[in-house]
Amino acid sequence: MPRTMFEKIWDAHVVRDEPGEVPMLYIDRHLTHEATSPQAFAGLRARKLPVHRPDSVVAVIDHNVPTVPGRRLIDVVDDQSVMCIETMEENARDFGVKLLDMNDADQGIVHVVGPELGLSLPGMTVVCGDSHTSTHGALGIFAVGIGTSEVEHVLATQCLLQQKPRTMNIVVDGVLAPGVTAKDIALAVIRKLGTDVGTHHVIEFSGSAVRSLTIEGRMTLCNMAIEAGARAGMVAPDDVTIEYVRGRRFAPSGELFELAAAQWKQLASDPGARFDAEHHLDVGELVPQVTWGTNPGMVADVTGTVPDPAAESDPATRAGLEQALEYMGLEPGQRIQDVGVDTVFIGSCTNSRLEDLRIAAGFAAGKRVAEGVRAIVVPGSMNVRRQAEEEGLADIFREAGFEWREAGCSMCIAMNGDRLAPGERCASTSNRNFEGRQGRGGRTHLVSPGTAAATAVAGRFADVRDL
Ligand SMILES: CC(C)[C@H](C(=O)O)[C@@H](O)C(=O)O
Ligand code: SF4
Repeated sequence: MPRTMFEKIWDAHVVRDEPGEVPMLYIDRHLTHEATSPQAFAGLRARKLPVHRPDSVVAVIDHNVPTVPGRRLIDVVDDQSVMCIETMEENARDFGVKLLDMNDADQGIVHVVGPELGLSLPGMTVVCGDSHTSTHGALGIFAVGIGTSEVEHVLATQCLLQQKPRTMNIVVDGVLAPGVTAKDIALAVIRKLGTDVGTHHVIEFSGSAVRSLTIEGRMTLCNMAIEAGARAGMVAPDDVTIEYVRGRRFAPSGELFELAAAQWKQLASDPGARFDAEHHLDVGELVPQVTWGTNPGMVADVTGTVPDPAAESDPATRAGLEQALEYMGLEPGQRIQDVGVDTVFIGSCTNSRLEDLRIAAGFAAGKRVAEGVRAIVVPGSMNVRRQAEEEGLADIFREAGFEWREAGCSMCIAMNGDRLAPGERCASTSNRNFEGRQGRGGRTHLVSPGTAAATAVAGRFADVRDL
């Protein structure tokens, strides 16, 4: 029977699947970070259990770290964060797990570091106590976010109990206009299909528009599968994937790599494989997207306007729109390009890879950040940071008046000192725009890196196609 990519990876990892029981999956790679692992390791200590396969586990410090240049432990903003970081260091030491500590040359956001170092490879099962683990799916991986008690379970047994998700194929066709990127596709998908379309599903992204994306772009798309409600997102490995993985530090090399690559190419869904659900989208006419509300499905064209709740006949929907506009401080019918921002954040596991920074730098080169706007660029990893410095991107940003930071989650999540003040409005390349996500009372608009940089220069939402 023809199988989907997800089914092939699932079948290769099922350890036990008995009627009436939750299936058990073998896990190849376990990534972990300081925010969701302390209780899991504490559980192991309490039960006097070792980590079953320490060489499969890599710990990263990313959520709670300050990103100020030259950061030290004293820069960590609160006691809770200090405790998370110190506990991670102690657990990694005691349990024999590799740690990319705050000042490690490879430190960065776990979902940027995993693919970058070749820790996540096609065909694997990858888990992390973090919802955006889906990002790794861009390489053809079943990568799933798990809860802290599951982190403990995987540490102890290398296995995960997992209800088999349903499969969904989202076919994205068409040729993107210049300046329109994977982030715009992701926002357009959620805008069209909603924030819960993916519930209980693994989404495979396919179609000509997806095939033409770089691995970085595919990661952006898979990263945001979570905001469409999915368990995971995936893209089938192809030649682009294989060239991306080749030469990565922890990837196989030489003959072993060729053998692995031949297998990875077999992972693509078979012709005629059946998905439980399928959706189609054409992005030939897609324009840059900007969220105006408080969930990632509240999206407008950059050339569009803020919606008018009065036009909504359903009272509940109308009330939801009114509440979002109230929180966001926006007026119905306001033109998106008339909305001014206070802050621009370029970073997060959605959009902080080298390609993202190159695109953003393209709109910053020779320009100045608008008067009164604070703009920060936070590379996804220290490797990205170094490469960006070598390429001159850091200088472009600094000369344009952007702050150039150390790697971490930063202002994507207000738990490390980088945050919005109440009422501040931010164009952000991250993935979540819930109330308070970037700081209490902060107003988040999700955009692509190009739109973010162009907006920093204009001081209001800008259409990159005009530049
Ligand atoms: C802190 C962590 C549990 C959380 C997640 O799981 O996604 C964070 O990374 C986020 O993006 O909200
Ligand atoms: S960058 Fe944001 S979305 Fe990504 S792992 Fe960190 S907090 Fe979560």
